Amino acid sequence: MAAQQSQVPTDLLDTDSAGFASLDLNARLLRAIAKLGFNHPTLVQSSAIPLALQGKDILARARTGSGKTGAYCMPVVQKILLAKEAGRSAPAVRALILVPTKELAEQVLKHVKDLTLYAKEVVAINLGSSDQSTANQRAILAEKPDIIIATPSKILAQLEAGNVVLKESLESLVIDEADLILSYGYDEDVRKVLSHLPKIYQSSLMSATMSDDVDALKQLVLRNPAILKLSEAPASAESELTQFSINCPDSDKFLLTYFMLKLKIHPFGTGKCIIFVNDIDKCYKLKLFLEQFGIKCCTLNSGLPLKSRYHIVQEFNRGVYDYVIATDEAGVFGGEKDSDDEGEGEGEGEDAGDAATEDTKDVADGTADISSKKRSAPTDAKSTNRKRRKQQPTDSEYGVARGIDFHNVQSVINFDLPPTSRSYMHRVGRTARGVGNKGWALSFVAPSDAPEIVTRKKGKKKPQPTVVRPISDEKIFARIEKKQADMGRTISPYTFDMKQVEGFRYRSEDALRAVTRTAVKEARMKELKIEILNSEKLKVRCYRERILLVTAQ
Ligand SMILES: Nc1ncnc2c1ncn2[C@@H]1O[C@H](COP(=O)(O)OP(=O)(O)OP(=O)(O)O)[C@@H](O)[C@H]1O
Repeated sequence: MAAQQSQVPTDLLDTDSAGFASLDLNARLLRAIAKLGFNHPTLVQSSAIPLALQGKDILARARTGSGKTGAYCMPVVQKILLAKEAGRSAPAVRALILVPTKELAEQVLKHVKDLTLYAKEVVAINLGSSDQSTANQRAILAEKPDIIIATPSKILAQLEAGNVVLKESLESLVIDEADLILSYGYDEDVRKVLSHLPKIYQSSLMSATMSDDVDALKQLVLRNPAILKLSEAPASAESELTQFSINCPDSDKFLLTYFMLKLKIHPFGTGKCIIFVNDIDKCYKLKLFLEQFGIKCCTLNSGLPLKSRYHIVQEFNRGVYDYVIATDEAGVFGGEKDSDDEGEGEGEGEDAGDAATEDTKDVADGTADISSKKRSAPTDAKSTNRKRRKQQPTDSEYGVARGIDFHNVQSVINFDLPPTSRSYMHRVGRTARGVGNKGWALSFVAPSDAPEIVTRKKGKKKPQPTVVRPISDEKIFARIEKKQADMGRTISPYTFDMKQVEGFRYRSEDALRAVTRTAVKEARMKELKIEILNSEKLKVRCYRERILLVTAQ
């Protein structure tokens, strides 16, 4: 694998350290780290790895994107490698890594595989992998892999079925995204899993925030831990991340998003962007709306089959899509806790394919045929499908905002404001992840969201989007005129006649047109007028008759 571009913010790299070589890591592990293109450990890595290698329990809080995965995977791999080199090589499960979502499990497995590139004798498996049937998993577990990566419910099912025994062999337990694992409803599962573990083992908890949940886990699993509080996540994020918000009614969000992306209003729409919505229907509604106007985007949500979800993240990272519309947590959609992989076959794919239309067909192999079948189906069948999509089981182990390493995301748009500030932090943590890379987040704040924002503003440690205060039209126009005069030139406004917009060729069926018309109607806009000029700040105002954008360059 070619060395990858480092994705970690420079301020989090420990450039003062003598590099990974000073961490006393195995030569083959060091080679793999170099192959990954990691020259310096991050702060969490240079702090946690030596302590872990001394056998200490660890509680590490470090901001999203700070390299926590490597911080716990490297010592786990090192310990197993040393045991094997010393001849303690009887097959046994030595490490268990618990994560809140299947997506994260896949990502952690990939990282372990990268780290063991030159140490193939270290075997790791992801219990949540979509490739494995239950029978397959039993066979794989019988081989006693060195490292198991799983959500709590997945490993618990196997422990209770007697397909794996950890009582004798387990040496290391890691709980990643510890602040989220309990909020996924894994409380009971984690407790039960712990009852299957030996009396003595080394534990690490990794988290982006310190919450009551982390504290509860700390009491449960850590013994006299080294506590690493590396940075206040929001404070650190602020240095790389610029946050905006727009006050606007719900009905204006579609058009605002369209104009941001269509006109490539820097920084939104000029690079890769994740647009978060709060429910699956909105996910497709927005996708279809944007597609009316030729904006290509893909969707990611808990109703899609697991394989498609992996694939979409990969395609996004490879640059096939610039925009992904994502929902971020299963709980929001009323998904029952644990939908097992059995639920991810054709049935789910069918609806996903139906709603996702053409480009999801490309990314979700299993859904392609059905997708095209659906497109030719009569219109009244579509409403039935929509109903079915609403009813379909969602995957409670799904997570997009949580730990997934999307590459080079320039901006995040909160089309819907997330329900909690923690969720907000994880969403905006998908950007500003690259070395020296800046990131931008924009949140649409509907009147019904206002109290949430007020709460967020009061809490000192929580992220504080800049709230654009409503000002009168006259004042805005006066500012624009002044700005234009200051700049010594007039910038011609973009004017969109709504008739012209409605005249766009609709590529798809009547139902899709209806979606667009409804949004346009709801937005009560007959004529849209967009004016753009340079400014220090991004300001957006929505008017009954027009939208005015004053944008940063
Ligand atoms: N030492 C390093 N040097 C350069 N890049 C690194 C280093 N360690 C990790 N990275 C890269 O930084 C990115 C973020 O790392 P990682 O996903 O481990 O962060 P995280 O702290 O677990 O984030 P989150 O809380 O969102 O899960 C990844 O692309 C990873 O490959």
